[in-house]
Amino acid sequence: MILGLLRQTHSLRKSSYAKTLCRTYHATRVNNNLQRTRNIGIIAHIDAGKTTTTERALYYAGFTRRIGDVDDGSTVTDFLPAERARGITIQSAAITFSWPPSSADAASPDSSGPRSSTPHNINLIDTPGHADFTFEVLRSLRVLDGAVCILDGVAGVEAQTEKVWSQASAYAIPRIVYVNKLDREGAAFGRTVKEAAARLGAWPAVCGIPWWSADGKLRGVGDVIGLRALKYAEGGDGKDISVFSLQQLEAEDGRLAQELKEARVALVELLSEHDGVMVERFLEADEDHLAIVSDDITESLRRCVLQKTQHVVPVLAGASFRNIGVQPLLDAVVDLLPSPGQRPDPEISFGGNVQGGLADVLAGKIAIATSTSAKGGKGLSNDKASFALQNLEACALAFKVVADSKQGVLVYIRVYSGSIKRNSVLWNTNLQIAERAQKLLKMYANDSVDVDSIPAGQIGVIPGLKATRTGDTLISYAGTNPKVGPPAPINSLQLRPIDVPPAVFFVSVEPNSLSEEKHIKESLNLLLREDPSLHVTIDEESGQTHLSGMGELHLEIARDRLINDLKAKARIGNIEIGYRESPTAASEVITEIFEREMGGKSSKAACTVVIKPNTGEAEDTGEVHVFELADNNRLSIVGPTLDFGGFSADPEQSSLPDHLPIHTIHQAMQNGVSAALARGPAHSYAVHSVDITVTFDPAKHLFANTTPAALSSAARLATQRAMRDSVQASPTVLMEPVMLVTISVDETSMGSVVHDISSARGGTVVSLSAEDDQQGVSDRSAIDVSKIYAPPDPFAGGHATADTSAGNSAQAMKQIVARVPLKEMVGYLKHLRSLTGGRGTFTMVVDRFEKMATQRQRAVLNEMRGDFS
Ligand SMILES: Nc1nc2c(ncn2[C@@H]2O[C@H](COP(=O)(O)OP(=O)(O)OP(=O)(O)O)[C@@H](O)[C@H]2O)c(=O)[nH]1
Repeated sequence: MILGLLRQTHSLRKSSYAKTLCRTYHATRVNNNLQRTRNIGIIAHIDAGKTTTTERALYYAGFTRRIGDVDDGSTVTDFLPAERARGITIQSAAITFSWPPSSADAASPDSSGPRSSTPHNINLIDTPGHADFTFEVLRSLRVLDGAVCILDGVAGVEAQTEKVWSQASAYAIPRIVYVNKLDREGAAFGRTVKEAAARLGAWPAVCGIPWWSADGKLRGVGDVIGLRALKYAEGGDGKDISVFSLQQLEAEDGRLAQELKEARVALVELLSEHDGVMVERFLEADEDHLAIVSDDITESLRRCVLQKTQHVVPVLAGASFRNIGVQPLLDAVVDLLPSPGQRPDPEISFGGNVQGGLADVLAGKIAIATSTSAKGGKGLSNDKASFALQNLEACALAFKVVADSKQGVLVYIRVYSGSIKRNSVLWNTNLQIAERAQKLLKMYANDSVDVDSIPAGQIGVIPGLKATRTGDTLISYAGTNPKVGPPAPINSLQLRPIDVPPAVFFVSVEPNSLSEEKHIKESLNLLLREDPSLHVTIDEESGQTHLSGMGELHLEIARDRLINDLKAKARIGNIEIGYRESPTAASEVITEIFEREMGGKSSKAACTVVIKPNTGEAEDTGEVHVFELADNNRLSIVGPTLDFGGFSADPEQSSLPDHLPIHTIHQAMQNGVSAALARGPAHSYAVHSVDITVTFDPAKHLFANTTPAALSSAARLATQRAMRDSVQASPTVLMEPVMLVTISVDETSMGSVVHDISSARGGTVVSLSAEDDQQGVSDRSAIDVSKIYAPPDPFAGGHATADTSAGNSAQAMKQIVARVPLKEMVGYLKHLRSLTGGRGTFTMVVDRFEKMATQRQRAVLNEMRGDFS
């Protein structure tokens, strides 16, 4: 395959019409065949070489004509440190290219041989590298069918890699590992392989090994599957490759030939333990590990990679910067990672009710009718619901919204069923609105191409949508009236949403002048569409705007986007911790009647509210509808004269008016209550752990001019008054974010780090890695590092080499998991570095909010007052 490829790329380079050829290919020969599609992402720690590798991939695929500017340093240094940390050096959320490149001499689609002998459509989806962007990582992992994890051959497995790896495990995403930077001094492939096994909890199947010259220069890679070696012309662009068969290699470099044989034996042994077919092939080959044909090995590896729980991870070697090893990596993507059709059915829900797989629901295997009233008017019966499903033409997920300076707002979608067609009306089931897809695009390296449709399994872009946000589900439904949308419950079909983690930092945003207000509001709106893990709250009384997010860097980037990219003229306050406040007493029952001119018309609505501390007990029976809100708040909506479907319990009484069905009323109440909870009564922090009961009695609270907006306002004002009432009876208590922190240190620094965490920072150590029973890494204990094959590291230098017993370095790095208040973690990296001689790294996620002891609360409040004085 590499040889075929060499011919192709060579001819592309020589051809004067190479560019024309590429463009023609873009427009006409894009392969929509599901089997020949790979939706993949690159998981990597910052600086592991994601951009460098991607640039080579695009170059070898024929989509760019020169290797990206990393060569002269400009791509990397062009970006601000904060942007680099975000991993946005690939400027697009997804780019498409073909591998191997399409050309006249590519093998025909039905030829036998590895998949990589036929052009495949690769959609490379951006995954950010920094831990602050957990939500971003999850949103992209969700649409990946497979991933390449790039490790730095000198630094080995880093803390963030480990974290994203375990998130990818949670989504059951098949992965391959690429050990990069093997040209660097101190590079240790074997050590990295063992470290990957120990820390990522998978059996490494070494498929590529570095080929070093006697003086330690990386010359190429050994192909363990094909039993050959690829030698790259020194200083070349990576297209000039000499291929040595095992026999030729014996003469060229006997040591590598020997190593290749050992690696092959180890690979066959490992595969035999996980794949019954490999055992058969081994027996057929008279138990000769070297005699098994390479295609059989590739197929066996593929089966292992696609197992429900992936135990075996193929490992390749290279140095992208030196243009070594990228083509075999791309071959592995095609040969070993799944097509969209080989992934599990995506989970969906209807109005949060029915859960199951999309394909199962479409095939009628799962009933979808929601509860209907005795009158049967608002929902659909089972029969009608399955009939209605037949009109469902397509279902897609908006996985990323990007404001592009040239093309405006681009919504990246992944289509899960049917086909999204140009000009179709799309119903956004999260926002309950319709938007028209006037244009559809496919994104290529530096180009976008108009297309007529985006079929299931594919990634594409809809430009010009006005409201759709990252994470929304879009459906196309035959004959949809854009005003009312498809019938219930199909109008609420949602692909499983990602839980948005709580925001723990915030900044104030203040327009420089009144005339800037509108632009700032629009810019903030756009930021929220792009990233649903950002939140904006506006205090009705003071008019103060707060932007909150998941980490300091997260907010720094948002601030950067706002001021520099979106040109908002605003003062942004310092980054502060988002504490919460929690009521400690129940309120009186508060009735609020709201009446005001809204949009030129008078509108009126009312409700009663009572709040109490959330004790965790709730009933969801009869006419009480319970909604779990953010921050452990719970809303119960009671309609004393209504049945569960919102119809009058008394046949003499009229039902709700058509423009105010029960779910509209509930949504309005939720909006109003949530707005009130965004600012607590005592310290203006968001409210945590409160139980709110809203009573809505149509006889008393509904008027001829009641609108959803008026209902929201009534609920908001009533909740605010109830909270003030509660705080008068007993003060609120402050709650602080407590983080689950995972720290990687070497053994010698372990004692001082543990001491610092538990005494100076008030943290509690949950586990030390020796126990091997931490969350999400339970697999680790299953890997016996001493049984892992890894080639020796003759040029590793330093303290550990892989040919010493059982992955010393992997065991030398220890993990400490601890719960620590966020306040104590601000600026921790610098401190950790000084405690560990620069080697320590850490990641953290919010574990929970905890009530603060009186003294600590007082200290925080005093500090805040000091800040503000
Ligand atoms: N020596 C050597 N350096 C490399 C190699 N691959 C990448 N680099 C260098 O490592 C640095 C980071 O590479 P990038 O490709 O920008 O890494 P990245 O993972 O995309 O980084 P972010 O986009 O900032 O997350 C750059 O200075 C590259 O030149 C390699 O194979 N060998």
